[in-house]
Amino acid sequence: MSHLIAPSILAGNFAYLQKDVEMLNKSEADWIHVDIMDGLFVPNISFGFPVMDAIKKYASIPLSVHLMIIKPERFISRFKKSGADHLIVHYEACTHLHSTIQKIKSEGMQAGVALNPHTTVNHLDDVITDIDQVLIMSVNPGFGGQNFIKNTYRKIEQTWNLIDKRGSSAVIGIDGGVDLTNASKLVELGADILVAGSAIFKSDNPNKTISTLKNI
Ligand SMILES: O=C(CO)[C@@H](O)[C@H](O)COP(=O)(O)O
Ligand SMILES: [Co+2]
Repeated sequence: MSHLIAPSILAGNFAYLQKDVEMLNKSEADWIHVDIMDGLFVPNISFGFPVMDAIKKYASIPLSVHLMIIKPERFISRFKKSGADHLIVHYEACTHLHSTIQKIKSEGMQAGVALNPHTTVNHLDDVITDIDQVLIMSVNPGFGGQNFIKNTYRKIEQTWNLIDKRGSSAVIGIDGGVDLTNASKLVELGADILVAGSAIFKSDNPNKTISTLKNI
């Protein structure tokens, strides 16, 4: 499959959310990446259900929801209700990761697991055949606009090896500091999904930047 682009709406203009979501609908973006932060798992708070409901109201492409919250199992049904198509939980935030993945799938959503930069890919060995996506964090989660961590490149290879070894159908997403300077290398190494916030929304022409990222 050719790679997918998932713009992170966190970098959008919240005073004109409808406008940004409609721009994404019309662009070559495949999914909208929705960052949920609780101020505990990460040192920042983004937004919650009312804002997600507003995004869903105007979105015509899937919402890929990245939960940076502790004990995400508490809110799985609630995120489904607010329109999540994919739910991505952090390995580091789940005591019972396997059961959380099963719960997400039983709600009819795709299940993803995100790994912080310090977390070794091998930790996913026992769940890799149960999940739809591995989201490799290429920054420490909590904020948009940070610098890309270069160790991510070898993590893509390690993730591919694990997927291959276990015969998993999971795809690989990269999140944080993705821009026009590193996108083609990420895709070459095997990234299936590029999540990008600042590189898209802070550019002069977000629509064109999405197209450039999609067609690299
Ligand atoms: O999850 C996160 C940050 O915690 C990301 O989704 C960022 O929101 C991506 O933004 P840029 O790094 O592309 O600006
Ligand atoms: Co994210």
